[in-house]
Amino acid sequence: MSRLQHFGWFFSRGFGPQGWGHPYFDWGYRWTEPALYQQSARELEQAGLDLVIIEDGPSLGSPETLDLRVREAYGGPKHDPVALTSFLLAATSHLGVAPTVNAGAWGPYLAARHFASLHHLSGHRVGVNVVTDVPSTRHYGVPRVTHDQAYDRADEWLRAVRELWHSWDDGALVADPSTWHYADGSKLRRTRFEGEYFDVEGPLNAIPFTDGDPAVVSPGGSPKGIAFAGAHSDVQLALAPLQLERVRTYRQRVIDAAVAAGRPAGAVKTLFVFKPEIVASDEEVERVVRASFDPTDDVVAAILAGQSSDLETDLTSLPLDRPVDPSIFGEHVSQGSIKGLLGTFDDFSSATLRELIVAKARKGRIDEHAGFVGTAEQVADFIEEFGEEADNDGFIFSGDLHPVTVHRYLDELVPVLRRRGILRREFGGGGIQGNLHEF
Ligand SMILES: Cc1cc2nc3c(=O)[nH]c(=O)nc-3n(C[C@H](O)[C@H](O)[C@H](O)COP(=O)(O)O)c2cc1C
Repeated sequence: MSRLQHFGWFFSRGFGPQGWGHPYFDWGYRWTEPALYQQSARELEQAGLDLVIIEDGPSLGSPETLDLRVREAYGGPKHDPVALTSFLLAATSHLGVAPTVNAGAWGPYLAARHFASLHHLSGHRVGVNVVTDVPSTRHYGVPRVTHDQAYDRADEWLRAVRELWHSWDDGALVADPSTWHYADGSKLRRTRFEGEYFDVEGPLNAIPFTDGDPAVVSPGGSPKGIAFAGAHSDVQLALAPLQLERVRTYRQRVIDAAVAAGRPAGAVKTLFVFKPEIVASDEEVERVVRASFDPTDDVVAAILAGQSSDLETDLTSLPLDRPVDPSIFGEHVSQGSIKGLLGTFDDFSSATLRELIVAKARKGRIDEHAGFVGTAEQVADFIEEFGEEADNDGFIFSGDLHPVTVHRYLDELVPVLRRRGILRREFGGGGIQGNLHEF
């Protein structure tokens, strides 16, 4: 029998109208209300997932390209994931919920207090996905910093937050009704965190935790990002090509970073973003893969709209059968997104825009490691193989937090993973830390 792995869900386009243009809308998709998300969260919990991570992009992006972002709702609007978190926690009993917070956006005291309150309210089930995106911080009235400085700021932020969470010493909370003695003020430490970015005094006006701190999730894959994960995280939300050697290497970098920070090798679970397309039969796998080689105009248009939003550059008005002139990408466009558009092509002169988009539409069989289309058994084989051959900790499924998407991924896969001993059968208690660290 295989060993257990950890699974989570990345609500990858965040708390917004991500179903726009999708048939979900045919039956009243009310994205601003909690019901659909709560139903989905309960299903993730019944499936035995450890946590859901809620993406966030607090900014609508560059002022010149607002229309590209909102026209088809690819880049916004987006509501606050921390507000949604309370509703998801209220609807579940075991699932961890980790909203995304930019360490430049919330002051450490506010964050420590808010997350402490949610952690207590939920039976210790809160996490925080700490991100360092720089452009969006212009909305917060904080100094603009570089990529690496944003990590230094996040590192300070988290150290200040943790100092506040631990500003109540053992025995500080008395809570003895026989004497009406609630707390011992002599055991509350007047902490003072003085760094380059923050100067914060404690103690925190919230009681200490009984089942560990809120879990820290981190997604950055640069050397700074991995060092941050090693020093602070419980989960590294890893984005990497799902090849055995790449997964092994990525995981080892996180382990090395944890050890370098003085933490145990197993302190961080590295969970890889995974978007399989699960279909009913092997014939269906063939059909879906073959159809993807000749995408319909609608598929091409949808990919163009999504790429235009990500790149904050209008690709929809460019001629499809000519190469893209890379000078159209302004300074505001992330190099990562430009590389993403190129995919496996070396440069923009080697392909027309249509070829770039058609390559994005292309799918492959998961059992040949050529893509992610497979039956539930084939997807389970893939998951099992990564556990056995790359010592992988687990995967984070990525998609909308919508019952249709959740069913599509999990209905057939969950029983197969359970039967093979890869997915938990029950929760052991201990909140989000228990979910992540009990095996
Ligand atoms: C899988 C994944 C998820 C991310 N989710 C978010 C997010 O929800 N919000 C955000 O502002 N940035 C998000 N980021 C961006 C990271 O926080 C970070 O800014 C970016 O990856 C650059 O850091 P790096 O160079 O260390 O990778 C995400 C990155 C990855 C790889």
